[in-house]
Amino acid sequence: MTLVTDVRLRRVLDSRGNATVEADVLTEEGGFGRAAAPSGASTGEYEAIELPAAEAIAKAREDAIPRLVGEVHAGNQREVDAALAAADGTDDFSGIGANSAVAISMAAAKAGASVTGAPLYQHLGGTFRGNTFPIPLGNIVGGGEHAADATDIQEFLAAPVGAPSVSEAIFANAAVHGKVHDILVDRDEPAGKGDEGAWAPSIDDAEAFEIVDEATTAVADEVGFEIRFGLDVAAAEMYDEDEGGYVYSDTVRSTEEQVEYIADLVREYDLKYVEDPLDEDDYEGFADLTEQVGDRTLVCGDDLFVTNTDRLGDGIQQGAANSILIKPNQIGTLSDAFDAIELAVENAYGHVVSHRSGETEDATIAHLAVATDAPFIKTGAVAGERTAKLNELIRIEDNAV
Ligand SMILES: O=C(O)[C@@H](CO)OP(=O)(O)O
Ligand SMILES: [Mg+2]
Repeated sequence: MTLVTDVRLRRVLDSRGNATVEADVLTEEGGFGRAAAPSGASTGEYEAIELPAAEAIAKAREDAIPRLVGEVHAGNQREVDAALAAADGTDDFSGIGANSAVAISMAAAKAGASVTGAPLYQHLGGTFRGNTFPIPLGNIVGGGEHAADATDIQEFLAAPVGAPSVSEAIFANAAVHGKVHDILVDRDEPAGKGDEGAWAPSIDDAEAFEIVDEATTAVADEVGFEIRFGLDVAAAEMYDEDEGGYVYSDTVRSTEEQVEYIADLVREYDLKYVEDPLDEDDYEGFADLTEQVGDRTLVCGDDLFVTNTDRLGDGIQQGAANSILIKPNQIGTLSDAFDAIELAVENAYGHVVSHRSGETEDATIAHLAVATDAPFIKTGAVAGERTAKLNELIRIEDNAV
């Protein structure tokens, strides 16, 4: 019923104005799915390889499409993704590009769902899914690789942990974003926005903590439920061995000092989420921090794990982190992302489904989060390519997909 009859690839724009890969998958019975690959700026060293869009498309046309059309069923995700891996022939998707692979993989899932008529989250997660929703982590203030001349820490993320529904959580995050703007205006701190729509003022991290704390507290009072916040430190981008550790605008912290600094921040601000607080090779530092504060916050590995079961397996063995960021384009296919989620869940690690800093209007990750009962989703607070996912969550909650 879902035999693939055609795969079409094209270059489209992402939110940074770069070219990315969009895929259409067509099947017997009129099935159709369309998806586009996102793209990172603070990419992990161990991620699957993204090729320039034109090259990825050319390679996929030559090597992958002949193995898909008339050969695999879009309704059988493992079959599709195994064909992509076989066509690629490497262990990091450098053959056809992880951008071609993930676009085709996600488009196939949508095509499979369209034939059965099931919403994508139900096609991916089964009929019992759709009653629990992830808490959206909203990027409110940021810098790092996402904005020049702003905070050292890449992302300050609102976490509306007490929200009674996903739509109330999403509106609360937008309200925090608005409140931060008001505070910045009061302080006479002009601010543009970074790649993900977060404010990117020229302030130091200490002032950002103060402002985000004030904004989350004020909005929590207004809406009547608990809103905390968290961080994506993206510490691999700061780490410089030759400089002696983590390079901040005003200081350099050794690994020990970095663990201490983050643990103190978790306690002082009751942070609910800390992503990549240490370098992507430092399992030991992650384990140390998790030991200290893992009972009160999610310590999440993004560049550390890159959605990869081998790296996650190592982390589990060593007690490094207690949760994993899931980005399908870091590993290449939905099947690989599901494998990482299953390994995490089996080992009581949380999973946080995530966008990339370069995005499109594709909303697949909203469905992936609901399909897998993800406790959190990180997909921004404002900006069209972010609201594409947030509004899709609202529609899923409203049974309108
Ligand atoms: O570090 C991250 O978690 C992501 C998304 O926020 O950024 P990028 O896509 O640039 O890797
Ligand atoms: Mg990250």
